[in-house]
Amino acid sequence: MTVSLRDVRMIYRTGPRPVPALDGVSVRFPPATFSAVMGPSGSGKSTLLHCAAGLERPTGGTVSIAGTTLGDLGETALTRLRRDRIGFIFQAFNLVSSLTAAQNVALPLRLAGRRPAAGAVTAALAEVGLADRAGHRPSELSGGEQQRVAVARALITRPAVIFADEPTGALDNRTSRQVLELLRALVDEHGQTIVMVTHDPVAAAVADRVLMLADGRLAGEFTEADAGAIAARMTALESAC
Ligand SMILES: Nc1ncnc2c1ncn2[C@@H]1O[C@H](COP(=O)(O)OP(=O)(O)OP(=O)(O)O)[C@@H](O)[C@H]1O
Repeated sequence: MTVSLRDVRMIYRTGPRPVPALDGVSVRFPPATFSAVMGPSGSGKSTLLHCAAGLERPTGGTVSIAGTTLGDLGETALTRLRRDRIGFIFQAFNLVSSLTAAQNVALPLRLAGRRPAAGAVTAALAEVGLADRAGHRPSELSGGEQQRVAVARALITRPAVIFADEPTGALDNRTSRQVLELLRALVDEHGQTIVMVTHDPVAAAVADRVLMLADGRLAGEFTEADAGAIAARMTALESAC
């Protein structure tokens, strides 16, 4: 099992009252699957993603990635696991503006003190259809192209899992579709495991399964659903909240 969460709980105690953001979530993300996580605003989607990716430590339960239990790791080992085994894609692309596309893609390896294997960066850029843009800086690329560079950067370490937080949130419909097709191809052709948080039923419909969160709990799961069915379920959940 690539990623597994068992009875994960998260209570934020930063404000005057404790906020239970996750209330006992158990879920597994098998290898070579594409999962979408949806739910009303505040239902715990980002918290789930952050706990699953080792960006935050849950207040209860266990998370494991590729056989390693994150709670057993100290900060240095956890940072290394995130760097080596996990790819991240964010809504705002998060590319370094002063670096070229190729340098951005190579960055996770450079930060790990590793030199990219000859041709690895070009191959990753080719995989996302941007082999001819290696020397361009982010400001010289469209939003969709920047997100594809971010996908190549997420791929360069050949991670066990890619977590994507609203990867199409800042893109128009056509470029969204291109990025989603690219993510789908990574799962189908390369056996990549992807977990994506999204508000968009059209994006969720590209996944193999859709998990619904409500009030920090799993409120349903469906497979092979079309965007219409997903949107209807979201509306029902939102009106129940
Ligand atoms: N760092 C934090 N400190 C305190 N409360 C937090 C923190 N992060 C999230 N929360 C609270 O936890 C709950 C879940 O938040 P989370 O961001 O996971 O929801 P979400 O489903 O991703 O929402 P959205 O769709 O609006 O991004 C919310 O009530 C939120 O206010």
